Amino acid sequence: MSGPETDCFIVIGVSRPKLAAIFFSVMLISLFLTFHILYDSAVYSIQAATTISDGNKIAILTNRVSHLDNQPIGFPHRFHFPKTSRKLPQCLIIGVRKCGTRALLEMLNLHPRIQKAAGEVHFFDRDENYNKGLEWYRKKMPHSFRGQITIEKSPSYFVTPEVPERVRAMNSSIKLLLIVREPVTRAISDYTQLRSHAATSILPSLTTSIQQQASQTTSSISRTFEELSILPNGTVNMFYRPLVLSMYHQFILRWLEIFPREQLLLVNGDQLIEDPLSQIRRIEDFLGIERRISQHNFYFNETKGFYCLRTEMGDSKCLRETKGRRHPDVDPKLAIKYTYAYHTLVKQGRIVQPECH
Ligand SMILES: Nc1ncnc2c1ncn2[C@@H]1O[C@H](COP(=O)(O)OS(=O)(=O)O)[C@@H](OP(=O)(O)O)[C@H]1O
Repeated sequence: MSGPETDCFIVIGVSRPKLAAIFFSVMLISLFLTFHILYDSAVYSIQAATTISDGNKIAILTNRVSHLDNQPIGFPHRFHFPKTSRKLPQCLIIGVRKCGTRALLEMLNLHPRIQKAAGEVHFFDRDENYNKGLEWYRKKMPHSFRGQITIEKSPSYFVTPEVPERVRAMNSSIKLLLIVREPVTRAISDYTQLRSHAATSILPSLTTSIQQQASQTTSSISRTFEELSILPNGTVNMFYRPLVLSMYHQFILRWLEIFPREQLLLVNGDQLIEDPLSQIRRIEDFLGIERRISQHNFYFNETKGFYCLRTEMGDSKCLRETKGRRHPDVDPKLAIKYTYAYHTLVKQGRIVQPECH
């Protein structure tokens, strides 16, 4: 049958309660989304700093620490954002022990493009860790955004023979930071640390044999730096470990056999104490990141006698009391003797002195 075509509407009957339920569901979903967006942006504005990388804006998590090295400020547990992941380090502070490795790491961590590993991981120098594999190591790293550089420091990497090759196997283009200090001062700092550890290592609960060992260590440590480092014939004991570790050349050579010189930056640890910014700028350039750390991030603490750090959030913190210990007075004549012995080795070509600015 044909007839005039009429437009017809299909009317679906919806009962009032159903309509109300749909309405409330939509309301709830929009409320949830609005709250989620507001919450995210609030958290980001507290915790994130924005930086520009290669023309792209990326939000950078500033996961800062309190003065006791590893405790995050703000959140009781390490809080991480979506879009962050744990990455293997692209830069390592390989040493040298007692040259300011902790101060350097904390200072670099002020940079929005840098995330530091909290403790010393000792992945490459301890077989029991190395054998756990790279995935274990990666899980020890902090969460970071794309474009951030993860840095780990373990000063014993520098002196452990297997480490350079192991690091190369992980990443042959990794950047290496080596902080050095005037060698005699470093040796005295090392001696001071060993003495202080030995003094605190004897506890009443220890077994007799451990107590004996500890008291032997203590008796050697209770000897003065001079007694330990000068032989009975009056010459410098170049086998005394704190002095051996100050002979940087023998360890550097191993690294330079594995890595090109451009991948290793020597940082001047004495300068880091006097004028931290001068060294931090060199490192920002070396890492190819914007110069974001400024004089504002440092202030001199008269009581501590060292520079302390100030974050963008206005928190200020000094390194803990084990950093910046008072050194024993060493007879200046002996200090000259060590220095002379050291320079004699340099002249004889048995030591290549590292140059840094
Ligand atoms: N800003 C600031 N605050 C405190 N201490 C500072 C700072 N900058 C460098 N230093 C020097 O760092 C020395 C400790 O070096 P490390 O951190 O490499 O020591 S360790 O190997 O990790 O034990 C430590 O050595 P000592 O003075 O012997 O304690 C300091 O001299």
